[in-house]
Amino acid sequence: MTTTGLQAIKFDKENITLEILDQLLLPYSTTYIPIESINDAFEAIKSMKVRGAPAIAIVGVFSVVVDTHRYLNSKEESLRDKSIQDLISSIDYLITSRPTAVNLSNALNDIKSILTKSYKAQTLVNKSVLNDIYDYSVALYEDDLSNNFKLGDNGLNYITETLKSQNFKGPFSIMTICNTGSLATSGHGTALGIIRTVHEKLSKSCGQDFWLDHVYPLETRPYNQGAKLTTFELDYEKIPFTLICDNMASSLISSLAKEKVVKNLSAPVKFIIVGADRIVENGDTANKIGTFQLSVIANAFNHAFQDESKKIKFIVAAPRTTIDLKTKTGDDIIIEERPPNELTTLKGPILSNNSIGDKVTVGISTPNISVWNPSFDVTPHNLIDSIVTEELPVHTKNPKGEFDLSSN
Ligand SMILES: CSC[C@H]1O[C@H](OP(=O)(O)O)[C@H](O)[C@@H]1O
Repeated sequence: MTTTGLQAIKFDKENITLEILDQLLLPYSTTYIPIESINDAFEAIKSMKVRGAPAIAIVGVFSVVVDTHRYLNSKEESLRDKSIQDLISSIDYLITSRPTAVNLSNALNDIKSILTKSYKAQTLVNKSVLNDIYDYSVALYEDDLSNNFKLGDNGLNYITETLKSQNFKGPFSIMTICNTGSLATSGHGTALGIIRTVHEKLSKSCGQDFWLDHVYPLETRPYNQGAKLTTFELDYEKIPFTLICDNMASSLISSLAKEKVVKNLSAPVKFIIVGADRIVENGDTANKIGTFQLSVIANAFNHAFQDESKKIKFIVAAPRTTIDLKTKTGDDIIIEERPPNELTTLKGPILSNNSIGDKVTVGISTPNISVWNPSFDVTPHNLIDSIVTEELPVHTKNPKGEFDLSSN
């Protein structure tokens, strides 16, 4: 297995080229593939070669840049008759590649606004158009990266304050679901970004009353993203972790809360940290399928725990670009459904004698059965303790149980 670092997106600012790490091949192969057009991006996003709400938005806008650059440098003059309206139609098509994560549509709609405000619909695409979308896209990428580090620090502070207020002492664990690290963003990550920051600044050697001992990522579909991508990142960062299936969460939390030793580990789960694909006005949050059940589990345990220091906080971590104030409640979120074969088959290389062989597809269910395969679910805001973004203060609920997500 080769590793080249955890950079999902490579955009060459000078030559205006774009490559993405093919996440369908991870963790067995780190292969970058070129994205040369909006059509390439559509295919890569829909097939999940790139995934994660911020990452697909960044690839989306950069694909508009490289497509426009390629077109303007085309040798065939006859091809150079693309109007602003044509470009907007291509962008509208790209928006349909994945419907639930709001970052993609927000970013592409921003580009459409730039185009419609500055140019007439019949104007031919020109260098000035390229400059405008280039500037927007580079800023989106750079802001996402710096915001993720702020988000990580804000999560660390929230966790530290929570543990102090609960008078908690000793080692603790964090459970996480979905794909929220460097691979899902421009870098560092959201939920996994908080875990990275906590691992760095709240480990045992830091000498505090409490420290992060262990992380439990869930395996999680589609394509077992937790098993493939989150463990790849945790392993890369040397953060101690143990993979579990999504249906082991209650059992693990219960065992650790009863101070039973699980695989030589006993630090209780104190935080469940998840990412988000769309957080709507009231705080309801669409995220990877399986997130909702974790919030229910945390709530059930919290009702049973008498001791405040045992309570689990359910944290949503996302940049502000994931907040959708135009949608009132989670009932209005469109949930993407994936094809049945993503549930009835598994894809991966043949592993034998420590070598990695050809990629094959294996069946894991009765053929041709009825399948329901939603990619996301919606966690209601009443089951969320806090929403951590790059801004401060961290969003928590008022005494009426309401979030106010308007910008701070
Ligand atoms: C920080 S990424 C947010 C979100 O994106 C992932 O979705 P997908 O892998 O399907 O694109 C996952 O749900 C993450 O929580």
